[in-house]
Parts: sequence; C-alpha cells; structure tokens
Amino acid sequence: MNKQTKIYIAGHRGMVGSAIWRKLEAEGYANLIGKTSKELDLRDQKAVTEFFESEKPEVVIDAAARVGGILANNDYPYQFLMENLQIQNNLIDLSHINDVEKFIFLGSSCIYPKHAPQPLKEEYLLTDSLEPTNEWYAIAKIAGVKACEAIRKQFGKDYISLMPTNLYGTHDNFDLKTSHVLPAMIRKFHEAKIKMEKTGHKEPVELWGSGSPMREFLFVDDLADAAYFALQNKLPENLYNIGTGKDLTIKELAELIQKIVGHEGEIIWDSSKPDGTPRKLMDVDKMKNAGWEANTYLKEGIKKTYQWFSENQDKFKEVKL
Ligand SMILES: NC(=O)c1ccc[n+]([C@@H]2O[C@H](COP(=O)([O-])OP(=O)(O)OC[C@H]3O[C@@H](n4cnc5c(N)ncnc54)[C@H](OP(=O)(O)O)[C@@H]3O)[C@@H](O)[C@H]2O)c1
Ligand SMILES: C[C@@H]1O[C@H](OP(=O)(O)OP(=O)(O)OC[C@H]2O[C@@H](n3cnc4c(=O)[nH]c(N)nc43)[C@H](O)[C@@H]2O)[C@@H](O)[C@H](O)[C@@H]1O
Repeated sequence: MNKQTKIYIAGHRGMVGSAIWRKLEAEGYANLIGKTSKELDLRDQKAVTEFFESEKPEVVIDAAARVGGILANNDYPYQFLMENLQIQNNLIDLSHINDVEKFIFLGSSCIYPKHAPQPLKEEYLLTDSLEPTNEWYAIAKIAGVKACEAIRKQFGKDYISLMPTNLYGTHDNFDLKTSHVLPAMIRKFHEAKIKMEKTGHKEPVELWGSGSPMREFLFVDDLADAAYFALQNKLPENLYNIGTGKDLTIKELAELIQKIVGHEGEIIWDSSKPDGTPRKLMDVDKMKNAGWEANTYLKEGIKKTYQWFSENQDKFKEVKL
C-alpha cells in the first residue's frame, strides 16, 4: 500500500466514515473514493457491481450501515437486520470478486452475548444469546464478521473486522428519536439550558431507562486512528475490539455532560424506555498487544463534541426510517 492506493470508504459522510476520511487525507492518501447513498445505494447489488467494475478500488473500508440508538434498533428490527445484511454482503462479496486486497469491516460491541463475562473478549462471540433490543443489528454484524473470516480462511486475503465500543464525536446523529445516548444528552441538556436562559426557570431533562446500565465510549477520531493502524499493519487475526477499556454508568455520564454543558435542573428518568444490555465493557488487550490504544479522555472528547454541536446546529441529520 502507498499514498496512491485507491481506497473506497463506504459511508464517508457518516460520523465514522468522515473521521476515517479526514485521517487518511491528513496522512497524505490522495486516491480516496466516497459515494453518498443517493449516488450509490449499497443495498442495490447491480449498482454496486457496476461501481466496483468501473472504479476498481484496491482497499475497501466499510463504514456504511443502518445505525441508530437503542429505540431505533428496537422499533425497526427489519431495517436493522436486512439493510445491514444487504449493504455488507454487496460490499464484501464484490470486494472479493474484484480482488480487493484489504477489507476493513466495522461492527459493534453488541455482537457479544448480553450476559457475557466482563470485560468482553473476542473469543466470547457466539457463546450465548444476544441483547433483545439490538439482536437484529447484531446478527447482521456477526454475519459480516463471519463473511470476512471465511474469506480470510479460504482465500488467505487480509479481510479484517474491527468491533468498536459505543462511539461519539463530531458529525454524530443528534436526532432525539434515532440517536445514541451521548449526542442525545448533549442536545437535551443544551436545549434545557437555553430555555432557562430565556425564561429564568430551571428546565428538567428527561432521560431514558434507569441510568444504571454501564457503557464505554470511544471518541470517533480514536477509532479513525485504529482503522488507520489496521490499514498500515497486516494484523494476524480476524477480529479486534476497539475501545478504551473503561466504562461508567449512564447516570454518571449524564452528570458529566450536564456539567460540561452548564445545565442546572432536575434529571428525570423515564422507566418506560429500555435500559438495554446491563454492561458491555471491551477487553482491548488484543489491540493493545498489536500496538494500538485510545488516547482521548472522555471529558476532552465530550467538550470537542459539544463545541462541534454548538457550531453546527443547522446541520443536524434527521434520520427517517
Ligand atoms: N455510532 C456508534 O456508536 C457506533 C458504534 C460501534 C460501531 N459503529 C459502526 O460504525 C459504522 C458507521 O457508523 P456511524 O455512526 O458513522 O453511522 P452514520 O453516521 O449513520 O453513517 C452511516 C453511513 O452509512 C451510509 N449508508 C447507510 N445506508 C446506506 C445505503 N443504503 N447505501 C449507501 N450508504 C449508506 C450513510 O450514507 P449517506 O450519509 O450518504 O446517506 C452514512 O454516511 C457502522 O458500521 C456502525 O456499525 C458505530
Ligand atoms: C453502539 C450501539 O449501541 C446501541 O445500544 P445502546 O448502547 O443500548 O444504545 P444507546 O441508545 O446509546 O443507549 C445507551 C443507554 O442510554 C440510555 N439513555 C438514557 N437517555 C437516553 C436518550 O435520551 N437517548 C438514548 N438513545 N439513550 C438514552 C438508554 O436507555 C440505554 O440504557 C445499540 O442499539 C446498537 O445496536 C449499537 O450497538
């Protein structure tokens, strides 16, 4: 691989894809390809076939997916299962057929069983049943991991899967129905603060579930750095967890974001909303031993994300399913 290698970043406008694009551009990669979903619907096998035949990418990074928080996953199981299978099947199979030399597949920590021992080691995959709110998405992601593993095993190609923990950062989805918890909290606390500044009354913020589940959060630029590391190095195994190895409760996260945003007022927990998996802390030793670790502190990453949110409120994506 060199700086002229033709690299296709699927989903290059999303939070993850855009971070990987920025990283590769900064490292001097001059031959990057990106297509929006309007230009190339990755669910359409014929269109993807034509794209690979005309563009002939040498390396593919799959950051395109139907993505959403706990409620979107729970409410739209078919889209989360089927669209992700269609997108990744087309990308993986056409990469294989067209002799793509390196493929990076991105999954998620929800592939591991709901009650697996903590921290989650890669070897716990498929040892027990999944968390019901996101089993549809998880099953699609597990199929992607296994497809890359099969190509690796049968054809000896460098197809690899990276499993990031919950991500956050600039260009995240701040739509309150479909987003993940961290951007939702930034938006809710910010809007309540602005309301208080206008009315003089403290505005409560409503959050979901009990606040007791634990989650680990990785800043998206760190993930881009990990993807770059995986691009530069031929890693010996097919599956690597990507995270910080540290987690906190959703209640602790709420208090941290409330402080950073500067909201004063009550937090109300809506117990009619699901908690999801109780804990999904990544064991990140395998990636550490390979030579990579995360380096952004949660507080620092949230501050950067809040700054981006404040400066880009007109750009919020409304994700409609
Ligand atoms: N966000 C997280 O917390 C998290 C955690 C772990 C793993 N991941 C993984 O990281 C990857 C990217 O997630 P993200 O957070 O960056 O999501 P995102 O911001 O929603 O971006 C998803 C991208 O996928 C593209 N896409 C969706 N459907 C498509 C289709 N039918 N055809 C073509 N492109 C399509 C979208 O393209 P357009 O913008 O052009 O429509 C978008 O750029 C996913 O594989 C996800 O599983 C995310
Ligand atoms: C990374 C992704 O994580 C997703 O699981 P998961 O961490 O529960 O997804 P999140 O939507 O981030 O929710 C994490 C926790 O935060 C709570 N929470 C509190 N307030 C809010 C809020 O306003 N919005 C949201 N969204 N949550 C909130 C939520 O109930 C849950 O316990 C999976 O569904 C995906 O498949 C994927 O794996």
